[in-house]
Order: sequence, then structure tokens, then C-alpha cells
Amino acid sequence: IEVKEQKRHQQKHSGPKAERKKLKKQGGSTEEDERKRNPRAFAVQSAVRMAKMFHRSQDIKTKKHHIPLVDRTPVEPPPVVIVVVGPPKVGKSTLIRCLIKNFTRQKLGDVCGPVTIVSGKKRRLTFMECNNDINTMIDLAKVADLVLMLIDASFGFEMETFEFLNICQVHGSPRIMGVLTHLDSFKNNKALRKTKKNLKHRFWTEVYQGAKLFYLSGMVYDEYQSQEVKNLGRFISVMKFRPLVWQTSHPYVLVDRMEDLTDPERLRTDPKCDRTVSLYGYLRGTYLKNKGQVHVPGVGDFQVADVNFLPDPCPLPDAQKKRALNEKERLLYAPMAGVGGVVYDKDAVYIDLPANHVNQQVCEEVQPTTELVQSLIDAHSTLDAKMAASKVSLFSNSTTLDPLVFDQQKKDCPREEWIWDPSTQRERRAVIFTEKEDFDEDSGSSDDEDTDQEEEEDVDQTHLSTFLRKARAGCEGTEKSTLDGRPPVKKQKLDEQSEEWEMSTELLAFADSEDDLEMSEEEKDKKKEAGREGDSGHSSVEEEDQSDDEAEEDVAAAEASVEGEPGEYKIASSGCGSMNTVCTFLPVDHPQKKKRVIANYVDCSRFNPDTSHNWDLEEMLSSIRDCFVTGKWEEDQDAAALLKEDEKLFGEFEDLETGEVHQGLDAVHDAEDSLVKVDLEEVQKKKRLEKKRRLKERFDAEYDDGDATYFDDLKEEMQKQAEVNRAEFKDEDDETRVQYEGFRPGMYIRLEISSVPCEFVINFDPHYPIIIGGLGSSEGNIGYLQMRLKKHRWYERILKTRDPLILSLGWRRFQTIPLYHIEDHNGRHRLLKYTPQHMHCGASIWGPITPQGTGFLAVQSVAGMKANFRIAATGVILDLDKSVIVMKKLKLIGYPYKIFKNTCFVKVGAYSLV
Ligand SMILES: Nc1nc2c(ncn2[C@@H]2O[C@H](COP(=O)(O)OP(=O)(O)OP(=O)(O)O)[C@@H](O)[C@H]2O)c(=O)[nH]1
Repeated sequence: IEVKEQKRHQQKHSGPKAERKKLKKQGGSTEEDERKRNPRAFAVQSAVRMAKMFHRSQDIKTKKHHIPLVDRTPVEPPPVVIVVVGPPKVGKSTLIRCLIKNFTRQKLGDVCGPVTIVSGKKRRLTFMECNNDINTMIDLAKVADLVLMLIDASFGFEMETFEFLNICQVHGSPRIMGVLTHLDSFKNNKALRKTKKNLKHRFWTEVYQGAKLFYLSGMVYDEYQSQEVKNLGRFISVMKFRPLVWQTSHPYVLVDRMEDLTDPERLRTDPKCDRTVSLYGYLRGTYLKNKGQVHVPGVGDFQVADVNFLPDPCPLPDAQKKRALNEKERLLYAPMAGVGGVVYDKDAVYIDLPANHVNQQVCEEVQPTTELVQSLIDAHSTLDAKMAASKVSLFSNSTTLDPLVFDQQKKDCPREEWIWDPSTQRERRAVIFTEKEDFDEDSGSSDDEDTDQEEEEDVDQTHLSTFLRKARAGCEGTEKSTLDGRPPVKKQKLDEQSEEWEMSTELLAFADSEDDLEMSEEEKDKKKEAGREGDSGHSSVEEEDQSDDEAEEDVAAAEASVEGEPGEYKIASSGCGSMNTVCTFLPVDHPQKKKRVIANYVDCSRFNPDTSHNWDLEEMLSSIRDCFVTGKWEEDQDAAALLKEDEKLFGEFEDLETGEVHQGLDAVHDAEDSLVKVDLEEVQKKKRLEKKRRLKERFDAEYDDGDATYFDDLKEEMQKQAEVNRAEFKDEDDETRVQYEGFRPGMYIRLEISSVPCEFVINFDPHYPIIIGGLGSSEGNIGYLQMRLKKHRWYERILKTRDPLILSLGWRRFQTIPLYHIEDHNGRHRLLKYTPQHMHCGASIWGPITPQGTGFLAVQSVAGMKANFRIAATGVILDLDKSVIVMKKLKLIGYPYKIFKNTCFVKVGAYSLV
């Protein structure tokens, strides 16, 4: 029988794999080893660079200082809010269903309203799907802890993704993770790989380098592959979340249940009467006082009539000993989707619909009440029908805008192309980037050639990314969320946060490990660097602007540190041992430093033996004595000391010039040998102790006393305060605690609000979120606000003074009439007819008082999607107190104050969920 010879293994001779193997063969000669073998080559070469490095390390250290806040995290925190966002039909509901099934082993039919589950022993998750209505996007971005951003890989980026990213950046930057779906539509592996890479890079540019991107590679029976979902789930369940300033300073509730408590008789006589409703949900953010003022986005400001806490409908398991949750502990609570079992309220019992979930036990309980349930179903469907029929336009009275289209701006924006998708029967808003930005450009190159340059080009040309970086730096949930004009401190805080994020993600086994595999070494290095330096790698415009000044400072700092620096100059040692050779100082390849050489010794190279000198004179001799090795040099280079060392080393020798015989130390101390040994041991021990002491000193200096700054003290104090706070109420029952503390985050509460417009109930649709945002003491007032605003670079039009604009600020969405102005050199505010194209300008509005530094965004219309990019402008609240002065200034330059005062403010809130 003929045996067919099998194809032999072909070893690779080039490419990253071969390089790695070569390195391994050479015994892993990495850069690290070289540093050890040849430390001089890696010593300081440039003082300027050294100074820069020093600055950088100081910067990084400073970044670690946050203004400490008292840790008010409750022992049992509220569920983490995960907002699943993406263009229509991308797979949002499918993903939520899969994740729920992964955690609870239960199948949910319709994903409708917030769905809360117990994901582990210490964590609960609330999933909320975000549709593509701009209002929903704005509201959910404000309460999200984590955003799962779904991207249809078969289609590419759609405008909705970028809009949501922008909204997130303005309102505090929750965690953002990308998820690629529809990967199964790629038949060709190479195309798949390339698409993944392109999308990953674009995502990184928009979010941050190394941002997590998951791949859902296909579907099995209309579900994503369980292993991939499991990985994603695991990632979510151990993820750390950063506290965002707006969220942690305001109590808020993402409502998961709503009941109309209005008297039926009143309803019958007046169907349009104001309603009394009870709203339920987990309290998040900070403590809520009873009878406080709240804002419900899209509805308005309300005084809370009553607040109570209810038993937790989806509690964490009690015992912490067990390793995994048992079936009973894997709870699921989603009243708006019809899952919640029997819910007991203060004064009523609510019954779940058995058809919608699989909990048999609850189904049995519900059996006797089928009739009641049926009536509920009927009522619900009537409401649905009503809902479908009625459409309330939020801003129907607002003036229609006369759009000013500036063609030259178009080149700044990525193009939006409306593409008809026959499979989903809808138009999709594809984002087309400029050619250079297209990562396909490097299609000819291998992964390894995926160079910095490419990345830089990309970053430079992407206006959105520049914007995002700026916004990220400014709006990063810190006290201030400015865009361009933010002080650098806030930026540092951001970087630090990103650093933490990087660190926390590193602890995990990533689901898309393939992601890492496909990364070239260079990319990995880059990623590491980005991780090390936080987001500082994303140099902002300001950083660039400052760089010149910094360079000057660096030089000055470097100059101060050059002189006498060891390692900067070598002493030519050749022949120094000989009495007749002169020593010279050779500067290390740094010509400019020659002039800075200040030799501590007489420069013997200038010694001219021909000049007649009387060398018999002692003073003449001593003038050049120190030029020779026998002279008095520095302590460790003192000739006498060196000779002594030699003696120790070489023992006995005879001085041939003098004939003197020197005895080696060994010989001298032969008799005291044992004593010496003991001494040596002593010395070594001392040395060891000394070394230990120095190490400890260094450690202490870094961690305690040495570096103990005001911040550290403050932090410690806050920590103690937090412990005292916790201990104080630990043993009290909740009823008493609530009296003193208010309702604490993590509690499941019921808020009763009266005088709610009837449209709130009539138009109720669980797919739109209801949020209750607590207001601070002054946040219920309305007044003049001065803000800094910039037209979004992707927005096609510029904005006109006194054209109505819809702002999202704090919890609110409202329409107002802004005045744009710019500060002249004389300090006066000159009124602008239009916003500048690429610059910030001031804007003054009449609107709800919101704390300084709060970010806002503006849209011209909340209905439809006709604009290329819906976000018209972004900015930050500048000042509240001086706003009146601005008004006066505006008046001074001839602006009619009266008109502004009376007509500027259109409406805060609107009585409809649009
Ligand atoms: N082939 C394929 N189909 C998918 C994938 N993800 C989702 N789908 C299908 O796309 C359709 C829409 O999925 P949904 O989960 O309803 O999408 P959605 O984003 O919730 O849609 P809307 O809520 O209507 O915006 C469903 O038929 C899914 O089976 C995927 O990765 N591959």
C-alpha cells in the first residue's frame, strides 16, 4: 500500500510569532536584560527629558489626589443600572434576554421597563433598554452605571451610537462597553477580522484606547452563544463603577412600577383631571428626605406627597457562606414586563400575570385570581390602544427654526448617509468617516504595521474624538464638566479614573481574549502605555498649547539640575593610574553642556610644561597636586583611601621606589583572624540593617508621613466619619433610621405624587423610562444662568441668538431662548447674532438654577431625525451669581433686557413623555 507522505510542518521565519520564538531561543534577551547588562547605556542622556519625566511622574502622583468624599455607600447597594443602547434591531432585547437567562435561568418574554435580577451574592443588576428617541437617550444616560453599546458589525457605526456617546460624556461618563452583534453575517473570515479590527479602533478612538469591546459571534435558536453571554455576564458582575458627581449628590429613582391612585369617581366625572400616582423603584445616589422636591424628566417639578420604604422585592441572598446562588436566590423582578409575583403594597396587593414568566410557584398562587388578572389585562390593552392613538407633541408651540446651513462645516463632520435596509425595512443612519480615517486604508499592511502614526492621523482628523477627549476630560463626573476651557486638575482626575478602570479590567479574564491575541505587540505596548499613563496619552489641545511653555520650564529646571550631576560627564580614566598622565573631562555627546562644565579641580589639560615655573616651590606644587591621583579628590576618590583599598586587596607589596615593604592587612591581622571574622559579620549585619532601614524609610515616605498631605489627612478623617456614621445607626431599625437619615440608597421605595398631569398616565409606555430626580435646596428655583457653550462640530448649522433651544441640564429637559455673547478685551459681553463655528462663546438663559460646573447639551428639536447629528451644542454652567451682571452688560450694549426677562424662558419640563 502506498503511504502518502504528509505535508511537513513549515516553520515560520518572519512575522511576530517567529520574532517571539527567536527571542526565546536567545534566552529571552529583552530590553529588560539589556538594561541590567548595560546600565550606562540607559542612564540619563538628556536632562530635559529627565526633567520632563520628573514632571510626568509628579503629575501622575498628583492625579491620585481626589477631593475625598465621605463614603456613603450603603452596606446593601442598589442594583447597578445597565443601559443597553444601540440602533434599532441591533439585538438589544435579545442581549438583555440572554443575560437574564444567564443569571436567573429564567426566560423573559417582552423586555419592557427596568428588569432587576440578582446576579451574585453581592450584586444586583437592573437592565433597561434604551430606544432611539433622543429624550430617552438623554434621561437614561443620567442614571446609567454601565452602558452596553450594541453595534451591528454587519452594517458599521450608526449615528445613534455617537449621539449616545456624546450625551454620556456631557452627563457624567458612566462606564461604556461595546458589543458587536451580527458577526455571523460575515461569510469570509478575513473580512470578519478586518471589520472587527476597524470597529475596535474606531470605538477606541471614541471611548478611550483599550475600551472593552465584546463580540457576539452568532446566534443559536435566536439566542447569542451561551459561552459569550456568560463571559459578558461575568465581566459585568465583577466590574467596578466610578462614582459620578451628579449621581452621588442627588437622590434618584429609576421607576419600575407605577400605579394610578386617583379616585375612580373623579376620573369618571373628569377624565382629564390631574392624577395622584405612586411610583416605585430602588433609591439610588444619595439620601432622600420625605416631602422633598423632585423633577420627573418630561413631566415637571413636584413636591413629594409621601415616601415609604417597602420590603425589597428582589433581595440579595442572606447567607454569605455558600459559594454559588441556588435557584431560589436567582430572583427576577420586572413588574412592567409582568414579572414580580404578588406584590404587597402599603394599601394594596398587586398580582402578576402568569403567562409572562415561568415561576410555577407564583403561577399557582395567582390561579384563584385569574378573573381579576383578566380584567387587568383588558384594562391594560385599552390603555395601550389609547396610548397608540394619542400623541402629544412636547414643543409644538415653539418657533420653527430657519436653518442656516454652512457648507464649509460639512467637511468637518463625518457624513451621515441614510441607507435603506430591506431586511429590517427601515432607513439606517450610517456614519461615513473621511477617507483617511477609514481603517481599511491600512488593509495592505499587516497588524504589525498598525502604527502610531495611523492612530495619530486618525485622532487628529476625528473631530468627534477630539471633542470627546475634551469633554471626557472636562465632564468626567467631576465637579466641573467643562469642555474646552476646563482647568487641568479635572483632567487629571479623569485620567486617574481611567487608570483605575484599566486596573480593574486587568484583573479579569476577558471574554474577547481574541481581542488581545489579534493585537500586535506594538498595539499591546501602546495599550500598556495608555494604561500606565491614564488617558494622558490623549493629549488635549490645551496640552499641546502648553507644551511650548512647559518645554521652556523644563529647560530651566534641567539647567538647575545639570551641574555636578553624576553620570553626565565621564572622567577619561585611561592612564589615570599613571602619575604622569593628565586627566581630562569628556562631556558625553552633548555639545551644549560643554559650557556648563565646572570642574572642581584644576584643569590639568591646560598645563603647559614648557612655561617656566618654579616647580621647587611648594605652593606651585600644591597648585597642581589635586590634578593627580595622589591629590585630594572627593572622599571616595581620595588617593590615600584608594591605596588603602589596594592594600587590602593585594596584601603585601614592596614599594620599588623607596624600598619600603608594606605588609598586607591579612598578614598584619593574622593573629586576630577570628576577631576580624566576627567584625566582618557585624559589619555585614549593620549593612543589612542599614539597607532595611533605608528601604523602610523610603516606604514610609511614600505611604505615610513623608507624603502625608492634606488630602491624606482629610481622607482618613472622612473614613473615620463614614465608620462612625455607619456604626451610629447600625443597630437601629429602618423606621427609626429613616427619621434621622432620610431614605438611604438601596432601599426599595414608594413615592406618592399628586397633581400629575393626566397625560403622564394616559401616555404611559413602559418602554420609556420614568426617572425621579431629587433636587437640591436651590435647584427648584429659576433664574439667570451664564454658561459656556460650543456648537457641536458635527452639527451642520450654527445657532442663532433668540432661537429656541432645548437644553438638557441636571435632571431637566426644557426649552429656552439663549443669548449668545463673547467677552471683549474690555470685559464687556458683546452680543453675538450667531454662535461661532469652532469656538466657545458665552450663553445666557433664563432657566432652572443648577450648580456651577454642571454639563449640559442642547438640541434644536426632539422630534424626528432629520438633522445629520442631533446634538446641536454642549457646554457647562459657568456662573450663577454674576449672571445678573451679564444681563446688565447686555443691557448696556443695547440689548432689550425686558424682552429677555419676559419671553426668554419658555417652559421647564413638558407634560408628556415624548
Ligand atoms: N443573525 C443575527 N441576528 C441577530 C443578531 N442579533 C440580533 N439578531 C436578530 O435581530 C432581530 C432584532 O433583535 P432585537 O433583539 O429585537 O433587536 P432590538 O435592538 O431589541 O430591536 P428594537 O428594540 O426593535 O430596536 C431579531 O430577530 C434577532 O434575532 C445577530 O448577532 N445575528
